[in-house]
Amino acid sequence: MIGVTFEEGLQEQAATLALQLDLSLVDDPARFQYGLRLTPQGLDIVDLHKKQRPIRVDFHQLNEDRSGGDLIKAVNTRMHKTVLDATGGLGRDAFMLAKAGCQVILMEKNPIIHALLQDGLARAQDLEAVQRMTLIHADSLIAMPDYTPEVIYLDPMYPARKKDALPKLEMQVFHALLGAEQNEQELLQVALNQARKRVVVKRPIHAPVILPTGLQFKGKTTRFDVYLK
Ligand SMILES: C[S@@+](CC[C@H](N)C(=O)[O-])C[C@H]1O[C@@H](n2cnc3c(N)ncnc32)[C@H](O)[C@@H]1O
Repeated sequence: MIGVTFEEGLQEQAATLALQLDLSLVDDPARFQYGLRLTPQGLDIVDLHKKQRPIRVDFHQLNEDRSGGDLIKAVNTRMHKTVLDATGGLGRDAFMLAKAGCQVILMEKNPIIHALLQDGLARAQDLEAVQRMTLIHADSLIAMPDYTPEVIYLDPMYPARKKDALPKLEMQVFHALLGAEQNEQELLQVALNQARKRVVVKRPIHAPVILPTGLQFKGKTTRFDVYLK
């Protein structure tokens, strides 16, 4: 379903990457839907059969983005400076929190998404916010109990709906890589044990709460449910 592809001159690094991630090099594109592509500009994911914008982690581009207000309010970054993002993904939310001044630990368990994130962080070390981000390749259900940050942030996968806000390729790839796994209940339970001040959960606006809470920050398509300790 996903194999490693590469641009000219990068065959050796691509072979190493394929070995590390236990993937095959794309020999016959008909056998693969997506390519994890190594380019001189970094790592991205492309659809090998449709023309779509590749998925890549680009913190320089994100640095220009002024959104994230509700996330900042829900975490209360003025008061809280240590955040554990237990569902790292492509690192967008973590970057917004780091840009607001927080030290952010990101945990990501999927090896391919972790590789994209690692590559994005390595290419953006010149950004002050990126210096405040630490990536850990782990299942947070196992690794979270070693940490006691002020805030734990969760953005668990939610079954796709037609109107969801993720760009198309990204949504397809996430669902193809991660399947329909739902671990939000367990994540919230562990997070509530470990966070010292609050847990913040991002949900699609229509989604039911995982646990009741009186504190929510609502946008047009997403909502942040806050659990105070
Ligand atoms: C919806 S995405 C998060 C997107 C992220 N907030 C962003 O801004 O890019 C959810 C991510 O959580 C990861 N994930 C889910 N359960 C996890 C767990 N138990 N430990 C670590 N990562 C997990 C998935 O692999 C996926 O990459």
